[in-house]
Amino acid sequence: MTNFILGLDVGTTSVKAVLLATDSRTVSVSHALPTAADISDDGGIKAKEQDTGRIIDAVNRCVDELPTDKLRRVCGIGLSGQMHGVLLWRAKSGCDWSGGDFFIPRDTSQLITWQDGRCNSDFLRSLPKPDSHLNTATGFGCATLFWLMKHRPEFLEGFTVAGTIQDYVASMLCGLDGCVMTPQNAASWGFFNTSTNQWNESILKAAGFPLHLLPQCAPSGGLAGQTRSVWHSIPAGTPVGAALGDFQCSVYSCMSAPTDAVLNISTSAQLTFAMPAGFRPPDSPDSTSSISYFPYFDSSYLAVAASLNGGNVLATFVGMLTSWMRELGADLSESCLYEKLIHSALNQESSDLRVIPTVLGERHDPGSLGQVTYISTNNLSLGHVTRALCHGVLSNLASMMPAELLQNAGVSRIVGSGSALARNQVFRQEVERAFPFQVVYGKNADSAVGVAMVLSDRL
Ligand SMILES: Nc1ncnc2c1ncn2[C@@H]1O[C@H](COP(=O)(O)OP(=O)(O)O)[C@@H](O)[C@H]1O
Ligand SMILES: O=C(CO)[C@@H](O)[C@H](O)[C@H](O)[C@H](O)COP(=O)(O)O
Repeated sequence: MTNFILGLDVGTTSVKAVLLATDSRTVSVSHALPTAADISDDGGIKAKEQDTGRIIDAVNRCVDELPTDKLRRVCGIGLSGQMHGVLLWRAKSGCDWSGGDFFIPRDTSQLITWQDGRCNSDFLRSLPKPDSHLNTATGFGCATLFWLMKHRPEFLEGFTVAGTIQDYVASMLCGLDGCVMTPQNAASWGFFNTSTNQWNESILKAAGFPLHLLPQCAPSGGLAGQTRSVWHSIPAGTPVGAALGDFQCSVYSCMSAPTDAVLNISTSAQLTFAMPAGFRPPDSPDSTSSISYFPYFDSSYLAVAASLNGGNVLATFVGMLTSWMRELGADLSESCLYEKLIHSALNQESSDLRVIPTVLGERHDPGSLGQVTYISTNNLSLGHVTRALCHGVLSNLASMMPAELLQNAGVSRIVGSGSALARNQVFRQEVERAFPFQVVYGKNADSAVGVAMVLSDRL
């Protein structure tokens, strides 16, 4: 009888679940659901938060869609998700299992995501210098916790544990009192040294940081524990992997040679290649560089241009059109809008309209927001604007990691992953134009598949 690994990715826009057959290492069944969890920022602090209840509700519904007979034969659970963000909860009462074979959040905060903009440059400059090769940016867990410590200390007092949303799911599944975090997610919080795999405890302590909120470190590819009870028909006692970063898992799902670069476009976008074995990052960060080195597995690193502006650029455009149409008294569903926009841009091969799509800025240049130039009376159709938006997303990525740099690193092929790329042919066309490499699109290339593969390879 075939057994399965459940791979679950808790993304910024959607939750994805796959069952990977352990004998063939192939995807048997998969399902995805939007979380629709964004909370609007009423406080004017550039907050970007998501509703934890809605995210977990999407997780529950998504796993419930998978066939029960296969869920009963799950022998491992792998979790990945959006990095950098922070969720707080109370040990022992962070969730409620009383409704059946699933949990819902109880004493938790909302998720403060990687898109959060409350830590401005002045605030970031006021933080101690980390002992890490990675710079600390707004939306990074430790920066957010510093901000809460300074501006809302009473809020922090209500919680005893912190982690990313995927760490929270792992902790609740295993009934842990604390939080277990891999270097992949810890590095994304800042103030973590990836050579020693330790938090910058003395630096943080000297700055009055709430050290008790720092998760325990577990190796990437290691276990967080075992399920404390039956979960959506998955037996109690099933091993649960310590949660991984969605970016690393998308790479794991589709990088098959050292000469492959991987381009993932989901809410955000990342272009990456593997550094040679033995590579060690510099001791201190270069805050102006668009390339950073993120830990992968077994002391290896990925060089990555991690853009804050990926599929969310198009999602922002769709959101803007939806609200304009509502004001104008018209109504069209989001999926219908995507379809029409993509169709119109496919009929508009190129555009002289120029869109710099960095509506969220970039970590190496937070002040550079979006721009539209070369506007004329002839390039204002939906086709022109959508084509220019998609072109802009890829041009921005290519400026962060130029083709020449990829060539010098020995890259000969780009593998595409992520559902924004899979669902948008205009993005795919623009990838092929932006880079002088063969571009292939990974079948089942995404983080949920990747995290299931990691567990299948390491269990
Ligand atoms: N109906 C659609 N057609 C094409 N692209 C879509 C559609 N709906 C969403 N998208 C794109 O997918 C992106 C979200 O991708 P997803 O993989 O769900 O993100 P994440 O992994 O970050 O949760 C959106 O930002 C948008 O660009
Ligand atoms: O910034 C990085 C890595 O540094 C991001 O690539 C990382 O993957 C984060 O998880 C994303 O920003 C969120 O991922 P997604 O929801 O866009 O897939």
